[in-house]
Amino acid sequence: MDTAAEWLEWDERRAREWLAVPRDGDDKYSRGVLGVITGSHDYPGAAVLGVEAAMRAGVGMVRYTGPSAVRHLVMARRPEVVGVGGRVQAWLIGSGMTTARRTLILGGELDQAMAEGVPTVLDAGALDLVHEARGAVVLTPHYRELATLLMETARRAGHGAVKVSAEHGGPPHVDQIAAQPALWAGRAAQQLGATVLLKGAVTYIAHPDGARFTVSGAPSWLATAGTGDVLGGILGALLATRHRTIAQDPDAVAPIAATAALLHALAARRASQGGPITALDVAEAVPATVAALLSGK
Ligand SMILES: NC(=O)C1=CN([C@@H]2O[C@H](COP(=O)(O)OP(=O)(O)OC[C@H]3O[C@@H](n4cnc5c(N)ncnc54)[C@H](O)[C@@H]3O)[C@@H](O)[C@H]2O)[C@@H](O)CC1
Ligand SMILES: Nc1ncnc2c1ncn2[C@@H]1O[C@H](COP(=O)(O)OP(=O)(O)O)[C@@H](O)[C@H]1O
Repeated sequence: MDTAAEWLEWDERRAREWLAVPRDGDDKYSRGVLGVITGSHDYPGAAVLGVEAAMRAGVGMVRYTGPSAVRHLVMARRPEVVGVGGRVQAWLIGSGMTTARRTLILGGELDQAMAEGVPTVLDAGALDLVHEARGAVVLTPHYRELATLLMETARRAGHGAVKVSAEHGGPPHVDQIAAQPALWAGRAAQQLGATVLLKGAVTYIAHPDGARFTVSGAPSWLATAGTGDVLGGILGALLATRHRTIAQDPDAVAPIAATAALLHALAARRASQGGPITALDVAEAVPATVAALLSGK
């Protein structure tokens, strides 16, 4: 199950099928609303980047209900965003947040979001909420974050889980994940019961039931601060706009996650043209990248 041969490289033809195109009868609600709880006093920019990317990936509306100080920055950049809670079709949680401080500031909102059972992206400081979430979850760690999550998961579940992991040599060190990202993305998905999108030069998407996708070909200029936050926004938007598909088939989150990673990589390539890029450049390149994907160019 974890061997490289069983991984399918995601391509533009497949991705096109997972993009939602609005129809005449649609309004902002029917297209899908993304709820966003991201950013913190220390990392407000992560919230701005994720929301920017979600809006540009074609969501119907974004409700941002993160820390109030961050909300002002998000709304200053994107006045389309609604700052009050309400119904959402998907959640994006955790970019720019730390586990230690998030409960203090946002405990109630997070509990409520986890209980709703809608598709949810858990990033950075919210990865460990995988144990609370009731809907289909996509985790978006980089190598260090996955190592920490697997270590904490083993510790939290006590002796039994440590023993299970120990069959494979115990929770992995970050260097082990870097050496065998496909293996550890697959194991993490099985162990955590969630789709894992493991970030790096190649992105690995693993579903607990066995779907395995890779996305390669992103320019290495993409290795710059905040691009993971942009990916979170793109993915959240795609989950919100395909919520009906996911309601019928929760496994659809894996190809949707692969589509988000490919869109992110293609937007980076479009923005870069061989030169340096910022995270915001990648977000700004998303609409033209969606248009090119849809037209098959
Ligand atoms: N503008 C923003 O608000 C941004 C927010 N971000 C948020 O920042 C949070 C932390 O993410 P990270 O992945 O950085 O944190 P991690 O805590 O995973 O990584 C920090 C690690 O990098 C090491 N490190 C730090 N500086 C280094 C250096 N100069 N050379 C070598 N190693 C170094 C540290 O020792 C530590 O081990 C996340 O919540 C993320 O979403 C990032 O996306 C960057 C942009
Ligand atoms: N060498 C690389 N080549 C191409 N893409 C990369 C490379 N390194 C990282 N990436 C991509 O850049 C993004 C970085 O995300 P992340 O590590 O979360 O950074 P941040 O926390 O700063 O947003 C991910 O989408 C990852 O797949």
